[in-house]
Amino acid sequence: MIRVSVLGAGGRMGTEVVRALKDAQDMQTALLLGPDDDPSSINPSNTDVAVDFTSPDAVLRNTLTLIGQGVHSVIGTTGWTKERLDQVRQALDGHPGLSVFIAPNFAISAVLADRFAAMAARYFESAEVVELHHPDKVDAPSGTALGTASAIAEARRQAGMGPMPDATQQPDPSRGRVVDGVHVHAVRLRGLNAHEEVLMGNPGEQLTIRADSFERVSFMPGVLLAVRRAGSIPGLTVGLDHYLF
Ligand SMILES: NC(=O)C1=CN([C@@H]2O[C@H](COP(=O)(O)OP(=O)(O)OC[C@H]3O[C@@H](n4cnc5c(N)ncnc54)[C@H](OP(=O)(O)O)[C@@H]3O)[C@@H](O)[C@H]2O)C=CC1
Ligand SMILES: O=C(O)C1=N[C@H](C(=O)O)C[C@H](O)C1
Repeated sequence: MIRVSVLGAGGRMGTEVVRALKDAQDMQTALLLGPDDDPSSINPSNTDVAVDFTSPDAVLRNTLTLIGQGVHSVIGTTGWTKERLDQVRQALDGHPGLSVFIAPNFAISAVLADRFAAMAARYFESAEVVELHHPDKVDAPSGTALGTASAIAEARRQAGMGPMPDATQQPDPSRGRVVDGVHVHAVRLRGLNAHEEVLMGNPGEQLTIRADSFERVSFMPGVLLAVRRAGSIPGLTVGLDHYLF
């Protein structure tokens, strides 16, 4: 049995993870932590893998603590920057065999949409990303959209493409956040869960790639897969695609 502790166990995702763990034949729930609990209570004597769905403010500290404790992490929490990822890599240096796995999105629809967007990017002059979420989400744009924009930008760079056409004269917030040259727009609307649209255009044609996660159960197969694979790739791994393709 894989002993799994959950940080953020009382939250929207944490609750769903606890439910999924109960249904998984090969896993058992270990510690369930909220914001007032000490993450260093998690250690190899009680936990094989810790799952983090907390908040962008808390996740780096949690992750560094768990590395210090020698416990594998599976992380869905957003808020990662290059600098924060570098801190995790550095901390892992002293812990060979330990793994930290971060996925901006655990839903297969979103992972595939990302992959399709990266494949298509080189064939279109223009590309923009629109992410749409429930209004209780604390960060914007979504971690998924930031990743999609970076993947599109990287594909365009590799294809030797320049900037996208845009005659807007002054930078304006109405054009969204520019991530690596790609405009990203965030919608917050009651009734939504997690959705993303990638719009790509050429003269006379458009491609739309859309992923809709209607319920949080959509993230669970990805979370359980990452828990089962914990430790299989030592060090820091970002993205469920590493386990899927
Ligand atoms: N990768 C993916 O597929 C997905 C990622 N996410 C991401 O997961 C994160 C959580 O989302 P969601 O569940 O909707 O958010 P919620 O606010 O519903 O849940 C977060 C929970 O974590 C608790 N918490 C905050 N700080 C700590 C801490 N230091 N230790 C333990 N618990 C803590 C919060 O408690 P309190 O409310 O009392 O502060 C809350 O119960 C977000 O970053 C979101 O973007 C969401 C969906 C899918
Ligand atoms: O907060 C959410 O709900 C989600 N957060 C993640 C993100 O920011 O990309 C994943 C998914 O979009 C749901």
